[in-house]
Amino acid sequence: MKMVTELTSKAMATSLNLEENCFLNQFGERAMLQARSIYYSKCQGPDLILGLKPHTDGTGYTLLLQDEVGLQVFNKDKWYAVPKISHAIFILMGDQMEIMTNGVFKSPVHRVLSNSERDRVSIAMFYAPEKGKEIGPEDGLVNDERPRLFKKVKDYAYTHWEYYQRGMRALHTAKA
Ligand SMILES: O=C(O)CCC(=O)C(=O)O
Ligand SMILES: [Fe+2]
Repeated sequence: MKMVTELTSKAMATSLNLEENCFLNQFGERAMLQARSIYYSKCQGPDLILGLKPHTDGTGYTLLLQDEVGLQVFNKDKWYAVPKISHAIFILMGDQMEIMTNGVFKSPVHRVLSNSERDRVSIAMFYAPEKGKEIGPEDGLVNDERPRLFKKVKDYAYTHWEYYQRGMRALHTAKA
């Protein structure tokens, strides 16, 4: 997974015409990678119960393997189903990538529906900057047309978690 995160971070940097190691440097030498396996049992009342409530991730980004559909991403008043592609890793931007890219990459609200027919298992790998490491918008993404949207923050994942438990987003705490 370390190899995958290195490739992903570099690809994201070059796609934005930034120096390829810039995000890797922000994540730091001891970046955190935590895996969580989630079992969603099939459910009698899928219209009444969600598998996972709407939220954003407090990570840099999240790598996701899924064996069934159910995940949905919210964009402009609509929910979009994430397709199941065998053996593909779905990469979901977290709030800290939105901060580091000065809002160019968005951390989407997502949720998981429940399913009356089938169980679902996902493995989420949460990739976040090392503890105590300050992160902020890349200088190359701050200019006259795109003023600085976020300040420097550290240990954002903890702030995010406190808000998450109350059903709230935390990104406003990082606004410049
Ligand atoms: O199970 C999934 O597909 C998504 C999991 C998720 O969004 C999360 O754990 O933050
Ligand atoms: Fe999530």
